[in-house]
This record gives sequence, structure tokens and C-alpha cells, in this order.
Amino acid sequence: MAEGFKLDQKHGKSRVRVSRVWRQPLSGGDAIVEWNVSVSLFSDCLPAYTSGDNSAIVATDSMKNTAKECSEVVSVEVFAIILARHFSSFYPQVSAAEVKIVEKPWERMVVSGRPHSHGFKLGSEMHTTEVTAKKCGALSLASGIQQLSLLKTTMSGFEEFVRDKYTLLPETRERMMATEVTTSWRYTYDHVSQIPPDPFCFTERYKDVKKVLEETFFGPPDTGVYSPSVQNTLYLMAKAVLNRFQDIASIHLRMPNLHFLPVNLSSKENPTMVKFDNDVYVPTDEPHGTIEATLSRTMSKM
Ligand SMILES: O=c1[nH]c(=O)c2[nH]c(=O)[nH]c2[nH]1
Repeated sequence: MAEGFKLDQKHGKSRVRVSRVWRQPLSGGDAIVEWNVSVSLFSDCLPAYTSGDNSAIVATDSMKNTAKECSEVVSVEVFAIILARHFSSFYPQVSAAEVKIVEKPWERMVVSGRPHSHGFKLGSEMHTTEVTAKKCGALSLASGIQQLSLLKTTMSGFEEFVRDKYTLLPETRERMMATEVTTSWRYTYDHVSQIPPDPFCFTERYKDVKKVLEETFFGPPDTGVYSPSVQNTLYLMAKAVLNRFQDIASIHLRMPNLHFLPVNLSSKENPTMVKFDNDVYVPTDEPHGTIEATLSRTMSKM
């Protein structure tokens, strides 16, 4: 309580950029990660707000320096857990720590058909994680993907939606479908003691979840799968992940509908200069549809 008010607060450092290289000459390859780390501490430092007494404050500068301490080769999830655990157990006044990390997709180069020992190129989508660790060891762990751009040239439509005086959009069974998926899934582990011992299980799980999401979006290579709406495709993607991975409790997906507008160009003199034949489009992301949902397991699996 602060002077008859209730104060909820946290403080931390955002966008701490750190890259680390693990030299592995014996196995023939260096490993590199580039992480953008954000830390937030829930701590008992009320007097800092109410009377300018900083004696309980862990400086955000110290948080930044801690995030740069080097460790063994670890996955981004395990590093976030180690960091959050450190803050919540080391400082008596810190009751919980929140760590969010975005990993840049540096991928090992293949040169002359062989993996390069120290060469990398930047891929596209980012691997993310969010951990909250409490002093008692309780934990919340989520992983995710940002900027996963997916597009299919057909097998998408949108029909039988509400029609009223504002409706101009024609119904269609033939359109492009493009999106940039942002997703985050929460694991069922809710205490540090439950975290699997294999330090790279989350890296494997990240790859597998991405594969399931992509395969559900596209369908089989030759035939694809028809999408009646972004909403339905999003739901099927989320459901496929929960059905496949029992240690995932919920998944959130944000899938903007990035429109590819059919091009028809004409003038009085030239009425059919470019007549749309499912071929020429104007890509636009402004405005775009915003479709997002969270799918969670219900408790009824007794
Ligand atoms: O898949 C779609 N979902 C919508 O909700 C929507 N709304 C719209 O104009 N086009 C689309 N497409």
C-alpha cells in the first residue's frame, strides 16, 4: 500500500542486444546466436516510488550486464529460464522476473554442398521466448515465431459473409492468400523442476511446431487444401499444434490478411487494357485484415 493507493509496478531493461559465439573446432563448426533481451523485475521497492529511496532498486543497467554473461551453449528458452531464475532467486526483494528474447535467424551456410564451419546467413522468421519465474520456482514458459510470411496463389476463397448496405466485397472461391504469422505457444510446465533435461528440446519443438503450422496452412504439395477464410485456416493450424504436442497448453496466432487486389486497367479509349485473369495483382498491406485467436485446452480431460 502506498499512501492509501495500490501501486502495481515492475522495472527492467528492454532491447539488450547480445550475440555469443561458441567455438567448437573439434565438431567442425562454431555456433552463434544473436539475441534481443528484455528483462522486467517485480520487486519490493515501493519507497523508490513514494519517497525517492533507491536502496532496494536493482539498477536496470545491472540487468543489462547480467544478460550479457556468457554461458554454455543453450537454447534461447533455457537461457531465458536461467536468467529469470537468477534474478528471482539472487535478489531477496525480487518476487518474480520476466524475460523476453527475440532470436535473429542466423543459419549455417552451405557452401559447395557442405555446411560451413563458421559462415552464416540471415533467414527470415524469428524465434521468440517469454519466461516468468517466481522466487518459489513457479514458472510460465512460452515460445513463438515472428515474421513468418506465408503465401499461396490459389485454394483460398471467402463467401457467404454478412451482406449489408456497406458490403462491396464480391464473394470468391479463387483468391491469393498471404499473411505474416505471429504466434506464441505456452508450455504446460509450471515449475522449474518440470523442465525437461535435454537442453535442446525446445529448439526441436520450435522447428516441429513451425512445420505443423506450415503444413496445415498449405496442405499437400500437389493438391493443397482449400481455405474458406483466414479464420478457418488459423483454427486448423492451432488445433493441429495442440493435437500433436501434449506439452503445449495453448497457442495464440495472429494472421493479418495481406490483400492481393486484382488489377483491372481500362480507359474509355482502351476498355480492356489489363483485364484481370487471376494473374496481375496489387499487393497491399494497408489496410489489412487482422485476425487473431488463442486456442487452449479445456480442463475436461479427466
Ligand atoms: O478470410 C477472410 N476473413 C475475413 O474476415 C475477411 N473480411 C474480408 O473483407 N475478407 C476476409 N477474408
